[in-house]
Amino acid sequence: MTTSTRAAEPAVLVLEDGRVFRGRAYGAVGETFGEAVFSTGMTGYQETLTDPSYHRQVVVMTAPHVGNTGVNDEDPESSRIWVAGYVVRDPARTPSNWRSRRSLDDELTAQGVVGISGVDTRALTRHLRERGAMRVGIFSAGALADDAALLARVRQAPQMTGADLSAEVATAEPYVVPAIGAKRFTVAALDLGIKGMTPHRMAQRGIEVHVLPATASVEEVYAAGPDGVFLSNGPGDPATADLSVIKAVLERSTPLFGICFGNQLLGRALGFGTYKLKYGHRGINQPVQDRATGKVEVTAHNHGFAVDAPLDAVSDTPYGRAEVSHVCLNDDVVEGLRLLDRPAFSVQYHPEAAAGPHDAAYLFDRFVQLMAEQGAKRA
Ligand SMILES: NC(=O)CC[C@H](N)C(=O)O
Repeated sequence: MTTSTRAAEPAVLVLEDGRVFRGRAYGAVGETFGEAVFSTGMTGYQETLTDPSYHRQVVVMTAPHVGNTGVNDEDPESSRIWVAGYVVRDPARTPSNWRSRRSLDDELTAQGVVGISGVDTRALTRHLRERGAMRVGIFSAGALADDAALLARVRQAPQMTGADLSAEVATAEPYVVPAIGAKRFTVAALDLGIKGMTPHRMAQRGIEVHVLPATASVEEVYAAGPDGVFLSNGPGDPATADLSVIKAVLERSTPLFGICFGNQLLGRALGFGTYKLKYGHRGINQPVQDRATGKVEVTAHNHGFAVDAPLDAVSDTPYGRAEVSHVCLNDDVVEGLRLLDRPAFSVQYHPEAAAGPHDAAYLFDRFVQLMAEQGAKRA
């Protein structure tokens, strides 16, 4: 357990529309830019910080106390913190948990992540809900200048719309996550920003997962003789992604499962559009309905874009009929797609749900079932 004793420097958060919040430096001292988004998760800050889908985003935590359980070595979803910046109201002064190895403040500092604390995160969240996600800068210590000069710099930062980021976060080299217990299937997983829990959830079901770089070719995807192909979550704008591998997988009717960015890419490969939500869904208590069973599940989300597909009609696509399988009950956003004539489906949210809840874990079983059925057909 470590207690942070650094005297916090003054810091300022400047939004692209000119709104300014003042606070104290949290984590590294310096400056950072990104897209301001808020997460409503009350737990799981380590999983949030290390989710590669947050690359280039400054995350505002609506939970008022952050860092209470410190930082452990078990919960990260990848090898580093990916958020571009971190905004909290009231950080823990003395973390306490049996697994804690160091304080969150120290971890953010060690990884060079600039944050700000002492911010009225409720006011900031309400502002982002009213005005939408937008660019932001956090500045501390020597980086402080007059607000107008800082605002000018925020307005020069890159936008999230049009950002092609998968290759910046994905593995450069392929690797294999072995099946736990008897191996039943092989899956080629395209790493567009994959979280560690995802291959683990597949491995638990007897799947050997070949994780491939985002830029893998069709030949590389099929090299391991996969029973199925998986499309991961990931940062950036889905409109920028190359769809040729996904189209080839659909063409061959190889079982396909996509999560989050993967859902958006499947949607685009089918001919649907994607669009930017006003402020997105980020948290671990979003109600989603599975329209096949009518069941409502409480789910983990992190998305700023969504698929534009008709909710109440079956659509004709180049790969046969498709329908919206899941919908968010808060705002009717498309949360899942299913093909009726080929073995492919996807969800916009996170069944691997590293910080929980685990209501949606059945989707990995559906993928297994799809591979079993397809295997039986081919045999
Ligand atoms: N978690 C994800 O895969 C996010 C997908 C995409 N970058 C979005 O913001 O919508």
